[in-house]
Amino acid sequence: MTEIREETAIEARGVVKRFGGKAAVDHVSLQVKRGEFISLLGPSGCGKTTLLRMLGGLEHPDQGVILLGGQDVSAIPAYGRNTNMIFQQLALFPHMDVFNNIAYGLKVKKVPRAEIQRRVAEVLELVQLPEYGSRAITQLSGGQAQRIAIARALVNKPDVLLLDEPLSALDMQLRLDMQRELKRIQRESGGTFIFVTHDQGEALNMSDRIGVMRSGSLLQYGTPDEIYERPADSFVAKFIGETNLLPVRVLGAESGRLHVEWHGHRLQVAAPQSGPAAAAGEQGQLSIRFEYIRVGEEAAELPNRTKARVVDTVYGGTMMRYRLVSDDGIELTAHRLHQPGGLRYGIGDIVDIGWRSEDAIYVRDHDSMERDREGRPA
Ligand SMILES: Nc1ncnc2c1ncn2[C@@H]1O[C@H](COP(=O)(O)OP(=O)(O)OP(=O)(O)O)[C@@H](O)[C@H]1O
Repeated sequence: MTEIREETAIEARGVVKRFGGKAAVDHVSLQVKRGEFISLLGPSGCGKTTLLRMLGGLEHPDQGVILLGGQDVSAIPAYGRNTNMIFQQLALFPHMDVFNNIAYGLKVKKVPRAEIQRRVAEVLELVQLPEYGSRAITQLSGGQAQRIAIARALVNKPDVLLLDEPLSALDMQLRLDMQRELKRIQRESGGTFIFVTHDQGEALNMSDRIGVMRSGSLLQYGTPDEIYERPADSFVAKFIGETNLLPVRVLGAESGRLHVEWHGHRLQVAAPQSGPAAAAGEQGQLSIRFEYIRVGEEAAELPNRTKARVVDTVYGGTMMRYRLVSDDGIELTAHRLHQPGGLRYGIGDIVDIGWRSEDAIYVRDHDSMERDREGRPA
């Protein structure tokens, strides 16, 4: 027990926040370990900013607790916690130079002058702008301003740095550079970062763990691989990456595998990793990632295969996207790596398609789970 506490930087336990009677965050629990990079990911309005603001003390939970380093800080406002927040609007002081922007918080805390000099120099080094102390804020590029905002937050040595979509105003190339940069800074500083985003690519690129949210609930909290390969339900499967979802009925389970029925075919598939075991008769979805659908010769030996007609093709440089309609009239999409001189199919071609049993995952239907949850007494 003690060991977990020591390792945990911040934790939300059964946290609820309501606005006008509606839960923006609905019984969310999550633990973030020291030195982890976490993303909160979900569509607009799912409650990720509200959760972040509660972790930072800008909002207070109606129910549940926030623990910082094992201490209950639920009632302590932002200025009383050793957390720092960076927003999309960086809110740097335009009338001060870079040094004074970064030093501001330390001066307020009456940190000795020599220590301020040392700590500001240290963080400027960390964000790779060591010569920029005397630069005016108005003379920084977008990426440099981002780094200065990060330096200003890190100079306070926060236990946790909370970042609310700080990269979303940047153009694509700069955004990708800053993703790498942010990850490097986090690694080198050993800090605990919690990053809010609605961009799945951003979350997958940077995070040790991702919390996927929808309608105030935390649907899944796990490593990028877990979330991608073992999604908790059909919403997570669709929100992260691209996948084919096929409605199926569970027939039964056998040594960690499920048997499901799909259009009269009996298929063996991977069972969900968490939650209660899928019961016979349950209706759910089969998730098969676009890149797991094999086409042509590579499908010939597979146990799960059928004939399909190519109805559309998209050339994507390294990858071909095929839209296919099976003999049963089911629409599927396949992504295949495209090699120069490799075989390519065209519209109207009839091909074998198939997938390995372990690549088809049974996921619970998100909407019916939601209905069950709503029907349950609070
Ligand atoms: N201060 C507030 N007063 C009333 N409703 C609020 C307030 N803050 C948030 N909400 C509502 O709570 C829900 C969750 O909002 P939140 O900002 O946490 O979502 P989000 O996932 O961060 O969305 P976005 O990506 O658009 O910023 C939304 O329905 C929002 O309208």
